[in-house]
Amino acid sequence: MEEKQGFFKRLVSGLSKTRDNIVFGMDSIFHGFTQINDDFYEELEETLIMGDLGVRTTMEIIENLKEKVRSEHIKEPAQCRQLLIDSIREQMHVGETAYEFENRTSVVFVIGVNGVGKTTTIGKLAGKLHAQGKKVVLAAADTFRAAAGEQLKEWANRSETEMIGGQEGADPASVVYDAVAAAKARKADVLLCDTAGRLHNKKNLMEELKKINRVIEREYPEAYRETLVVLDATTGQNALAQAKEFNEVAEITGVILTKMDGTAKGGIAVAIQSELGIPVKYIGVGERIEDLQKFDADEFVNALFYKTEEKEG
Ligand SMILES: Nc1nc2c(ncn2[C@@H]2O[C@H](COP(=O)(O)OP(=O)(O)OP(=O)(O)O)[C@@H](O)[C@H]2O)c(=O)[nH]1
Repeated sequence: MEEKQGFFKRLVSGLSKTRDNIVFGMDSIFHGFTQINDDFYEELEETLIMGDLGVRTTMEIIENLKEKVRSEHIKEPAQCRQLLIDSIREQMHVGETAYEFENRTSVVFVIGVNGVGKTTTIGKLAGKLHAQGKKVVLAAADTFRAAAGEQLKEWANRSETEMIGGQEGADPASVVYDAVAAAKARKADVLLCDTAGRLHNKKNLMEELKKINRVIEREYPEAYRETLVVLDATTGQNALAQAKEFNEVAEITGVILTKMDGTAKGGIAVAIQSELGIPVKYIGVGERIEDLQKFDADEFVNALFYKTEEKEG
């Protein structure tokens, strides 16, 4: 519980720019209008789009709000605040988010383009699992960039996990093959694979992932599978576009949104869950190991809309 409260506080302070962007704008609309009319809806719409909730999600939220206003005979703009919050919550609904891989022998693919914070995130995840007493093996299968392997090695040392790598340009599937052998030999709980993220050549990326998949299916069929895509929240709509593209080449089971601290674009979490129906499983709220946190949509909405008083605390 204490940890949860600590997390909530960090989430609240990390989201301050997102809140300034979305909530303060919204509240000035709720208080600035004396009646609910087209202008009122248009301004709300604009605020949500500016807050990176995405056009489609925003339209659905506004439609949903209009319906509630009609059916509940709402007359006061201020009464719409709660209805809007409820609509955002509903849009984010993706069912219960599972973290099965934490409890089973599993292989976790982590995908993401360069610069989004992929290596740091894998390091943090390895550290978290290690702290839970899990044996983790890292596969540096993003062999496209030599520095990525070195950087991952540093994180492996820091999180006291073992890393299996290859030469720059080595076949990622062969790195994964070696890593599977190591994971089996060490009776590892989780094999975390840093996989490629070159979206500009989707066909190659797809082939590469297929090849890696075949290795795992053949060599490690008993392992539970998870594919997480890492996205940089500060890139807003671009992150959403990346998620869509990755979803076309791989079966994405979750999203990790990095750099949620200090971005005004945190609304992207709503757009991702709403448009893709894929859960955001973790968010990065800083550069330290403990700054990778499980994401909870309800807490996220609460942190945005309710707990402003904790910001000062
Ligand atoms: N503030 C903040 N910075 C982060 C977060 N996650 C990663 N970073 C920083 O983002 C920068 C890029 O991270 P890397 O892990 O090198 O990302 P990357 O370039 O995707 O890694 P490669 O895919 O190997 O190229 C680093 O300076 C990280 O410390 C986060 O949640 N918050």
